[in-house]
Amino acid sequence: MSKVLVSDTIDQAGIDILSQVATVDVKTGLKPAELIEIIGEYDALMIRSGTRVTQEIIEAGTQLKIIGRAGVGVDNVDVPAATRKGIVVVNSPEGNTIAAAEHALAMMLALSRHIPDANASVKRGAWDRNSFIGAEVYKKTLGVVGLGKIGSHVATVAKAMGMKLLAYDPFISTERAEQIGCQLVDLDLLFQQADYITLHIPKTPETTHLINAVTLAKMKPTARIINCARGGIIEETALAAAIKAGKIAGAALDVFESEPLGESELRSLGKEIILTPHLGASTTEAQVNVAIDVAEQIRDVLLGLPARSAVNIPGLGPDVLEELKPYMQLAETLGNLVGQLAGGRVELLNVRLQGELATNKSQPLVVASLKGLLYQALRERVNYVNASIEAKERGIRVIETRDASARDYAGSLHLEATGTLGTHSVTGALLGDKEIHLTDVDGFPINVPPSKYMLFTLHRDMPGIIGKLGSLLGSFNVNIASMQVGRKIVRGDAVMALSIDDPLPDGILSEITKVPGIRDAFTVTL
Ligand SMILES: NC(=O)c1ccc[n+]([C@@H]2O[C@H](COP(=O)([O-])OP(=O)(O)OC[C@H]3O[C@@H](n4cnc5c(N)ncnc54)[C@H](O)[C@@H]3O)[C@@H](O)[C@H]2O)c1
Ligand SMILES: O=C(O)CC[C@@H](O)C(=O)O
Repeated sequence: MSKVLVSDTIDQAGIDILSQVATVDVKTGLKPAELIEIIGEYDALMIRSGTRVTQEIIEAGTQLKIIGRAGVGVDNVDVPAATRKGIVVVNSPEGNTIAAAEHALAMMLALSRHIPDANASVKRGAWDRNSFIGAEVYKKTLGVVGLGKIGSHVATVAKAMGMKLLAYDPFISTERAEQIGCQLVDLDLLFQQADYITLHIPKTPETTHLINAVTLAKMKPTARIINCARGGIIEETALAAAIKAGKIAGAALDVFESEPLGESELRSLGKEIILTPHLGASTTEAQVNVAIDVAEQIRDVLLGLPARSAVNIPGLGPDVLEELKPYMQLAETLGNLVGQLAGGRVELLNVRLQGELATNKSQPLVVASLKGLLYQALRERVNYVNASIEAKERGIRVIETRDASARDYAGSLHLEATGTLGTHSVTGALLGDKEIHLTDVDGFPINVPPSKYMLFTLHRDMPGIIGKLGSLLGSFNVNIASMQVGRKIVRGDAVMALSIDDPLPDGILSEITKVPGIRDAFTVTL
């Protein structure tokens, strides 16, 4: 049975799902050295933001197949190191969207009405109504930086509260912004005009210290900033200085440059600042959502199925996966088949996406073809994550073409592998109830579902050849399950595809090529 380590607190709903397929150990609060010591036993690691998964930990995780982050941000995982080792990294892109958005909105209102300090003063026994005069958000301008999932929800709710919305997000269209009721503006204008600025962007080299002394100086003295995105987007010393100097009115922060927040000037500020300990995702609902979402993906990967939100598989988002799922298996099977037909070392793989597969969305089929191609060499060590890297390291060149006009089948995939022993090609499509069919081998049309053990011959189409091959296989006690001949012209060259019940015994291939008319024979195991 597989073993999963859960190293941060996650909801029981997730543990229950993992327990269906694995032994689950929950060990929270491990020091890095303790994690390194035990990670080698585990097939999967499930974390929240509390565990930093460094390259060292990944190197020590010799059995690791998947790292699941029960949340959005994977900045606590060394994703490139995981990718190099073929470890899938998954997250829950939407499970805590509402929780984080509502936390940002709560912070904005709490900051405007001094709720935390007013609450603390009443609890101390005071009844001070003069020190906590607030500001309304109604008719004020909210500047949303990052109009993704969380930013959009914040904007939608803020609109309903009567706020005017400005947004900055270079990757969002004007139409999308208008749908949400936001006016897209440049960052300078947003800083100059906003009464409230809320950050909903990832931490990247471009966004690190986006809020600094220079940008703070552009804001209104009445402006308030909310950061429920990532620590480090705001330069904390500059923020504390700006608040102290009255250059802006205040800030509400859920995330910090270093967490847990240590000694900090921020702690010494008064009611102009609210600090929460990274609580954006901390609602019962969000914790159930992210735990289920990520545990399901870990379960699927441990069962050999693809994950819907892998962050290190290019182009394979949940919607694309749903559409391509049946074709991924087709691509893997064809890759595996053409690799075995080509034999030797493959140097070039031509992947032609045909018919309705001839779109940019089908790119993951190229990765799946490579995974199949490399399966004979790498077995379980190749997966969707590392297939492209492994191919590159082996010097396999990949040429990807698209032919939307190929209409024999709704969508079909053609692979041609060239290696040290020659060139072979296969084409396949999904027929009927999405069953995989081989529709062409080396340019000869056939129509057979692939089976575990197969024999292909290249021969001359002439009387008696099928009988002779059948007798020969019979003399070796090989049972034929099905057989089909593909030819272009009568009595020309032809291909025979046989499904057999067992692997071919050693030595029989050379006997087959001695049958008059048979030029070549290949056996494959799929
Ligand atoms: N506090 C918490 O507990 C908590 C919970 C969930 C998410 N988060 C964080 O909130 C942030 C937003 O999450 P999301 O789910 O909305 O992500 P998202 O990917 O849906 O949205 C991010 C948006 O930022 C935009 N963006 C990227 N770079 C930008 C830049 N340089 N300038 C302006 N816009 C840029 C993107 O185009 C995208 O629209 C992330 O940093 C995430 O880690 C925090
Ligand atoms: O695990 C958490 O509580 C924080 C999650 C949040 O930062 C995220 O990126 O999803």
